[in-house]
This record gives sequence, structure tokens and C-alpha cells, in this order.
Amino acid sequence: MSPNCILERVATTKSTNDDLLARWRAGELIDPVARIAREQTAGKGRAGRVWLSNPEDTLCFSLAHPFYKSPNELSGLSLVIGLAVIAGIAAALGISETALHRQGLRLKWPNDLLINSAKLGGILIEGGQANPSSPTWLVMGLGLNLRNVNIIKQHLGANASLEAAALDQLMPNQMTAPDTEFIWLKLIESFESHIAQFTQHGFGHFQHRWKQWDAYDGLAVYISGAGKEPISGIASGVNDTGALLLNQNNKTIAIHAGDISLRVQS
Ligand SMILES: O=C(O)CCCC[C@@H]1SC[C@@H]2NC(=O)N[C@@H]21
Repeated sequence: MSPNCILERVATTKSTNDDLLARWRAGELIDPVARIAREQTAGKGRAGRVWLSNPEDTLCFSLAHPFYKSPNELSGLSLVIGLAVIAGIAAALGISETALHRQGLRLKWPNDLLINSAKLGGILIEGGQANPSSPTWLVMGLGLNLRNVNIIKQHLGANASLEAAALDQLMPNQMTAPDTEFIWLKLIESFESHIAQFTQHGFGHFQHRWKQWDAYDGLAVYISGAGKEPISGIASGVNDTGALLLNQNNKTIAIHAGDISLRVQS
């Protein structure tokens, strides 16, 4: 399998998300496009934060894709993309997802990847619908700390020849390519297959699987950014729209947006 979308590579840009968003606003996006940059000079994180990257060990890319769904139906997408990143890393390293789980890979609601509690990557989804008759174009940006990915690989002694053979199949004219290229292509393939399943079945299809990777399931947490005051409770998985379920005094509430942190027990 190889990616179906248009693949673009640039050395430096301000932000791969902004590049694709500008084209969407100008009405220039027709087919899905994936854009990778070795370096971003103005990378963006969630909630207006800056995303700092280092060309030596960070992978930055965005995929722009059209969706024919209502905003409500799209609510679980960022969680599905988290699962797509896990599957993509497993495919790139030639190992099972179970092995990654054993190595401490987890998802932090709504869109961070953690490795043994340290941040491995983050996802930023932006975009919208230009007019009621057009699809919703979403730009799904991923920043991944490759040094941590390679540490997983070293731990597992992943099969380097498998990687070379697969790369040769994907890019027959490319004599040599850095690991980053291979990981990127595997991630794009995984994004595409997960998006296809999400489009067909919605988030409910992934709800159970997401829970297995949930970094904070059953733990005391607080959520900031969901209201004026932080909300605390016990994280209890996600519902079938991808909202975080928080248990407070035997009542369960659904949180649709915010930042989750572990509550330090005194
Ligand atoms: O953790 C976060 O807050 C999300 C980080 C998302 C970073 C990626 S890197 C590629 C794409 N372009 C950007 O400017 N941001 C996203």
C-alpha cells in the first residue's frame, strides 16, 4: 500500500498547517495533500502555543483532507488520528502495537502522544467549511519527537532490512532515504486508512480501542480550559463522540474540550 494523497516535501516553512490552510482559504485544495517540512520556523501547538522543533529529531507534517460530515460527527477525529499515529509508528518500525504499548506508548486526551509520561508528539487539527455546499477541509498536523521513536526502535531491535525492503517498494527510484521519509509515508498511509474507517463508521468504532491507550484512565485528574475554573474528577474513558468522561461523586460528566493534567494527591 502507498499513500493516495499528493506528497509534498519542503526544507523550511513557517508551519505546514498554515501552508495548507492558506491554500484551503484560497479555494486551491481539490485533492488530499500531505506536506512535510524538515524545519518549521513558526510551528503552532494547540491553544495558541508555539511548537518548537529541531530538524535533527522532529518530524513535522500536515495532511489536508475533505470530510462530508457535520461538526458534531467530526468531534472524535483527533482521537482517531492519535490511534493512526500509533499504527503508523508500529508499521514504520515493523513491530506490533502491543509491543509499543509495552514500551509505554499512550494517548493523552484529546491529542497528545506520551511515552512513559513524556511527550512524544502532538496533533493540531484546524480548518472548516467555506460554504454550506462544500466539504469541511481539515488540516491535521503532527509533530513527533523522532529521537523517542528511534529509542523505541533500538529497544526492540526492529528489523532494519524489513524497513529497507518496504521503502524500496514504496519509492523504487529512491536509492537511499532517511528514516524520517519512511516513517512519514507509513504515518500518511495510516492516517488515510483510519480516516476512511472514521468516515464510514464514526468514532464509536474506535471508542474501545482508544480506551486501551488512554494514559489517564481511572486516575484523578483536573481539566483546565473547559470552563472558568479547573474541573476535577476521575478520568473514565471517552464516550462514542470522543468526549472525555469524568467521574465526580458518582456522577459522570462529558468534557468536550480542555487540557487534562494529573491531580497530585496530597
Ligand atoms: O502538541 C500540540 O500542541 C500540537 C502540536 C502540533 C505540531 C504540528 S507540527 C506540524 C503542524 N504544523 C504546525 O504548525 N503545527 C503542527
